[in-house]
Amino acid sequence: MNETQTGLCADRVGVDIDGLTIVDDVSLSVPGGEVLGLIGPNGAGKTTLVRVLAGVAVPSRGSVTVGGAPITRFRPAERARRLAYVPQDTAMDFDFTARDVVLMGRHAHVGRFEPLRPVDHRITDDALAEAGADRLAEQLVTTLSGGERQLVQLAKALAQRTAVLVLDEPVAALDLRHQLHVLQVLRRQAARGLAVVAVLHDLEQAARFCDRLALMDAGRLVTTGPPAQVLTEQTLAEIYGVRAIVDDDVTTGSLRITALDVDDLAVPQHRK
Ligand SMILES: Nc1ncnc2c1ncn2[C@@H]1O[C@H](COP(=O)(O)OP(=O)(O)OP(=O)(O)O)[C@@H](O)[C@H]1O
Repeated sequence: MNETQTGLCADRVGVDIDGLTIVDDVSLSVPGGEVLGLIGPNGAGKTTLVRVLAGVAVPSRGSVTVGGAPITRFRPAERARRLAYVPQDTAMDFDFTARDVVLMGRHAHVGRFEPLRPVDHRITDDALAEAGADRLAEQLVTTLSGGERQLVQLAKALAQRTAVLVLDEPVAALDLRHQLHVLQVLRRQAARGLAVVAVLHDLEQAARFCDRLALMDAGRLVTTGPPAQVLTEQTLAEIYGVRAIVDDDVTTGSLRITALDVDDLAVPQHRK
């Protein structure tokens, strides 16, 4: 494996839980500079896969590499210097301020018993501002709303200054303005050379803000490609069980998806 390569790779990843195969033979590669959107119906296996991609869960089969090196090779602090992960569940039950939490993102860069440096405080301030969470800095995280917690976790991930960002539904709890803001942050990170993987449910947003989409269903990767190739009327019927019209949105220059009806006949047996 070439250790100089950037980005994140999964090679034939499989996850079994209690004898059930939850993720089955998934291979994908996200180079630096790209935002990959991971999409698929509820229960498709997206969270299970991204936990493996982020190195917080161990696959039953296959492997994941970051910058060409196996993720299992890294101790947690070393992994946190290379890859930042924003989980779906952002609940925090300790009495730290938002700023303390974001500062934790810097601990991977300083020795265990060394004090944080001025540069760590500066990067923390920048990350809070970039995530749109600077006004929350001094608030206790136990008192934050769900959307505010999501912004703080994003700020912590940005403060890690990694080459890879993995985010599980990063806009799920956010209002429209903050959704757009965060998706633009992800694009900016990719423009700076990061490899970004984000689980997204809003397919129009996924089409507009991602370079490529990876569509999962029943644990398998159905297809990977440019949004217009993945999000077809046929795919929406076959994988989501939705009758929809897909056309060009002249305003955004991306896809417009008009969901018309639930198409029960199209839903495969395993999801009925
Ligand atoms: N620990 C577990 N034990 C049993 N089943 C599990 C476990 N973890 C996940 N699953 C099952 O695996 C499937 C995939 O779950 P996962 O959370 O990865 O899906 P997802 O695509 O992220 O779904 P969603 O879009 O609803 O968040 C689901 O059917 C879920 O019930």
